[in-house]
Amino acid sequence: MSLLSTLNEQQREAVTTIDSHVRIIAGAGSGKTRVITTRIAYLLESCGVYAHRILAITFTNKAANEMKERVRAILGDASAGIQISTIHSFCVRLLREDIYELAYPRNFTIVGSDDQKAILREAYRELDVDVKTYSFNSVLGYISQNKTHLVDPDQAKDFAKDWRGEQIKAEVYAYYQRRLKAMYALDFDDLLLFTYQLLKDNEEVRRKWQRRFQFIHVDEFQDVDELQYAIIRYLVGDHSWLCVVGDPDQTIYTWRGAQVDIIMNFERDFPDCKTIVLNENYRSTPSILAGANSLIKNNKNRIDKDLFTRKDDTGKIIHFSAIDEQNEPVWVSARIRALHVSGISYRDIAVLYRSNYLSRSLERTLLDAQIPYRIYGGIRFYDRAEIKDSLSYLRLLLDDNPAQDLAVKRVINAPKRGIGAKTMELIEQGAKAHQSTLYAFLKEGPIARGKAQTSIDEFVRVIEDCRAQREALSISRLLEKVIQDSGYLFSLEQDKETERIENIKELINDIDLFEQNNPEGTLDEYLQMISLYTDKEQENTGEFVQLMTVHAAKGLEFNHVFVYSLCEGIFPSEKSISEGGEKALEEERRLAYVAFTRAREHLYLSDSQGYSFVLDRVKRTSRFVREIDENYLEDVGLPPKATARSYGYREEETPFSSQMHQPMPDYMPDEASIRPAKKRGGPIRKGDHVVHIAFGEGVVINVKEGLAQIAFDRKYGIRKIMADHPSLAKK
Ligand SMILES: Nc1ncnc2c1ncn2[C@@H]1O[C@H](COP(=O)(O)OP(=O)(O)OP(=O)(O)O)[C@@H](O)[C@H]1O
Ligand SMILES: [Mg+2]
Repeated sequence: MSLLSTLNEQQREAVTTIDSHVRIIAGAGSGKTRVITTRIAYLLESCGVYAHRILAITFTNKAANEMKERVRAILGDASAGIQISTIHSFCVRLLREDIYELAYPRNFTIVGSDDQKAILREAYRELDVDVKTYSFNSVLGYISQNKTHLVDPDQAKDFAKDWRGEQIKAEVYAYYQRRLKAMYALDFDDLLLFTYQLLKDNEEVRRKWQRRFQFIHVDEFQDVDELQYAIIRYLVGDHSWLCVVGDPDQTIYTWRGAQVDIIMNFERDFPDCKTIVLNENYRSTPSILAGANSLIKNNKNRIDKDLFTRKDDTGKIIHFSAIDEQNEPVWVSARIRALHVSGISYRDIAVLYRSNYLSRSLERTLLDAQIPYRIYGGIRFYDRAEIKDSLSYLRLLLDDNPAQDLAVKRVINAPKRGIGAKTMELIEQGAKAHQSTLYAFLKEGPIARGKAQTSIDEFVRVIEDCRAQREALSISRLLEKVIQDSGYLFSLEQDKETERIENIKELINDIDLFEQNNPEGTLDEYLQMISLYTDKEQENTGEFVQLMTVHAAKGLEFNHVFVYSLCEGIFPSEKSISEGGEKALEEERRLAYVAFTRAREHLYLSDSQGYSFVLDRVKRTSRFVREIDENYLEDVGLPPKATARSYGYREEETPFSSQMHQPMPDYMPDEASIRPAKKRGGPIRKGDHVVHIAFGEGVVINVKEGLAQIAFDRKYGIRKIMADHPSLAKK
């Protein structure tokens, strides 16, 4: 049968074993997910199993969608009715059917993190709890911990004993739970918890669901936690079979409770299970596979696997170490552009990074180079709330102008100052009546009463104070001052919003770079430049490079993968290094292994040297790059001693000319294809319109001795660039 003929022997065994439980333990790219999709098709087509009796659970919505697509590609419409979802979506479905058994209505509400915080705000007021001592995020973490360990508020109170702090948190937990119940609302943890309780305590419901599914599949099983596993176990009845697949080397969620022991000890709970090992990798070239393998071998706490591939080699893993932070994204963009020019679709290219804030520098360069991109599972840097808030504060430091109204609206109550919708209405009406801008009206005199007015006065005082310092302070220091004095930063710190704080640090870093590059640059100019990035709508061509964190890339694959910012302290993270233990570092290494093994044809690793504002020290290449066997790794940006020519500008023209020590990196696979300047209408001449990968569009002022003087957008000014440099093309 054709369905099975494309599989290897072990895969075929896994697909056709339908009379026992199955566990597949195998490395990345060995076809585990493919086994699940083929098995589903096989059950339907060859075994006459009804679609609605098949369940498959995957880790993310994206993975679930891909699995659905793959099954649909094989089966067409016959695949409708198969349950393929994340565990949370599955629980919602189950609860919508049966939650009334727990005395909840079927149309219960699901609350997200904003709602959760609103409830906490209420609880703190009611119970007189100080948010400075008990940040929302830490208490939400506490509640979640309790829930996933099946500890209810009463038990939490018992555990708290005489510890005052614990008692308070337990009280908040009890209040929170009461509020949710009163609204018939469930948070994300409750979805799992309620499902678990229902299946555990209600035999009828349990039997019903056990009867419903004959075949249950779980992908990425190495990352399930105790509660999820308990739910899965309850779903398996006397007449149903469970098939789990996973790779212990890809466990990346232990910080959220994932238990790799569950897959390792699976046969304890399912003694008659058949274990199948897959050892052929179909995804990656030999260099990528061997390189990733040499990395993961550095983990002591693991079982070695033996994977082989029959794919042709397409060259070594490429590593580029940029001499500074600005050059790293330029290199990545140049590579992407070169790949695209040589005929590769943007869709086949992904850039992965350790943390969300890292996308900033990359996004800027991609926009400049006019390379379309999408951020998957996240928000574009300049669209993030904390970045918009910070920029709004900065905007308020300019002289009064009507465009500031939006900024006022955005930050007048961020952080919360007790200026609610009512006061805001007063302000807006008043300003309208006086034909004044909102801020000018605020400045003029009392508007509201009591606390609201005090807050307004304080807000105006902070803005005025910062405005007065505009000449004395640099832009980045101004931003630091305004977000500190206004209490904005403090509120983020209170809420332990580490990711948001990281993003703001990255914004400050961005401004620092702007000021280094434009010593005469003003605040106004900076904001104008940024508005180019915030307003730039991307063309919706359907063709775009995919940007995402490594966590979001789990289970996916791309022909060309860039892993960005592989610096010590970033990847591996500072926390994993400073905590010292092997455990945290091994998890980071598994994460790097996941990142590297997403690549099918080419893997590019990059990092940058120089001082890092975020880390507050000089950077070094990640150990994860150094751990790759040299036989499979090629360093293309050799520090030290080279020239700025690598990027096409002359040394004295660059802001960091003294540090520009890089040789011409080998970033163009096919020389001919990436010299469109020559291909299209001969060499560059005076008056030509050109595009540079980093500086965007410009006009050639003159060309002398092979060096073109080009006027770019105001933010980059006039630059000298080698006229035949590949980073430059005629328009
Ligand atoms: N027998 C096969 N013949 C051809 N291609 C295969 C075969 N098995 C798997 N593949 C292909 O190899 C790639 C990797 O497969 P798959 O995504 O199922 O691996 P995986 O083990 O789930 O990887 P990961 O651990 O990253 O989730 C896919 O493109 C898949 O279609
Ligand atoms: Mg998979």
